[in-house]
Amino acid sequence: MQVYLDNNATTMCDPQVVEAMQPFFSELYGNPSSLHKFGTATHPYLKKAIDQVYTALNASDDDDIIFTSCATESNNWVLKSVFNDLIVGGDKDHIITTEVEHPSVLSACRWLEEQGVKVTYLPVNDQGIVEPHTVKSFITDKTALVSVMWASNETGMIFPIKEIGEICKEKGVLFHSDGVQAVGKIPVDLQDVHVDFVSMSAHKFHGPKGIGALYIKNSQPLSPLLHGGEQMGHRRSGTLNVPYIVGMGKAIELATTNMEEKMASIRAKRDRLEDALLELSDTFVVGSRENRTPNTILISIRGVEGEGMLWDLNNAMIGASTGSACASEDLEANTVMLAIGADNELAHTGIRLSLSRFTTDEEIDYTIEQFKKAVARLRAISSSFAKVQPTPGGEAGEC
Ligand SMILES: Cc1ncc(COP(=O)(O)O)c(CNc2co[nH]c2=O)c1O
Repeated sequence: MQVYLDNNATTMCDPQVVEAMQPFFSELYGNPSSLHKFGTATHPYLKKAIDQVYTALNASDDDDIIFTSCATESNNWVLKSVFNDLIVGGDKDHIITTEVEHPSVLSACRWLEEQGVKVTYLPVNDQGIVEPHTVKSFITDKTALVSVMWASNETGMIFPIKEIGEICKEKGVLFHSDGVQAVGKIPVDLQDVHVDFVSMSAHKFHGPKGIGALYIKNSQPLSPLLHGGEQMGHRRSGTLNVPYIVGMGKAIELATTNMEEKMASIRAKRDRLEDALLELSDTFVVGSRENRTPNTILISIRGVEGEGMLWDLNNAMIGASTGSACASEDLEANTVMLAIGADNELAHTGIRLSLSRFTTDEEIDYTIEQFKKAVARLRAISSSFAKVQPTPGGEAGEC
């Protein structure tokens, strides 16, 4: 049996999405910008895909949704163009973000600091989320942008975006949210939340890799990151990737249709897996289930190095991660666990399991069996675990 539990890194393309994309590789392959029929024949399908994204996010016709190559591009676009427009071209000098953002936000912010921008990296609480009052306390009249992720790729914890949006609206500060782990996984209603920019990525909700989008409220000005042709109204130049845009539209429609039912099914499997793993001694899961995306578990297993655990799981044909694949090449401690106050030893024990709507009960049963086997084996050979006094009754639970 092969079990894929790294859906926060990327997901399988839904077969219905692949089917929807097929015609645009060798039949309807014209360039949408071409005036001839080969090009204009693609337009109805592009319009349908754009409408599917607008509908899924409850975006208004006054808003823009601009397709990009990925969320990394979307995140860089917002940060670097706000820098250009409001800091280089204005009187602002400050950006606020959090310590636990995805590398595509954190690295862009570090580059901005090299350009002289003051960046505040807000701490998170023991649930791994930033609190609205903390955001408010750091906003000044020189703040150009607040950028806070909608949900964490590491923990699944959902951030108080609505409250932060109200604060930014009241203060007159632009608000960006990296929505990659929320769009297509939990309800995102952009008429209910005040947010100026939202990044998203199709391969997180069973669409193709290499296509994302940026939501821009009220089509407000934002200098292009990419200049060139007139695509997307000159907002993002480059030949439109028709098959991938169609795929993104189909994927978001599938993800948000009967969403509550889909979420409940995923959550039930996640909770059953989490309950079984918490039966192990000296384990804890980051963050409360009530405020977490339905598919994610970040579990710490004292005495078991994350990489060693991944190795055992991989040998059992189970795919998991210790955190963001973008940062998983190095054996660093899990940054979120460090940020919530875990000690360095514990922060090396984090394992992220992220399910999808394709995860089966049989796969959950197999994972429970293999996970417990791996922990027993690794703890038996672990020098550090031997030193740790077992907590009475093997305390386990959410931290
Ligand atoms: C919150 C968040 N933002 C941005 C990205 C980048 O998206 P892309 O540019 O479209 O790929 C990711 C990918 N996150 C992960 C990729 O691998 N493990 C992860 O957790 C993410 O989780």
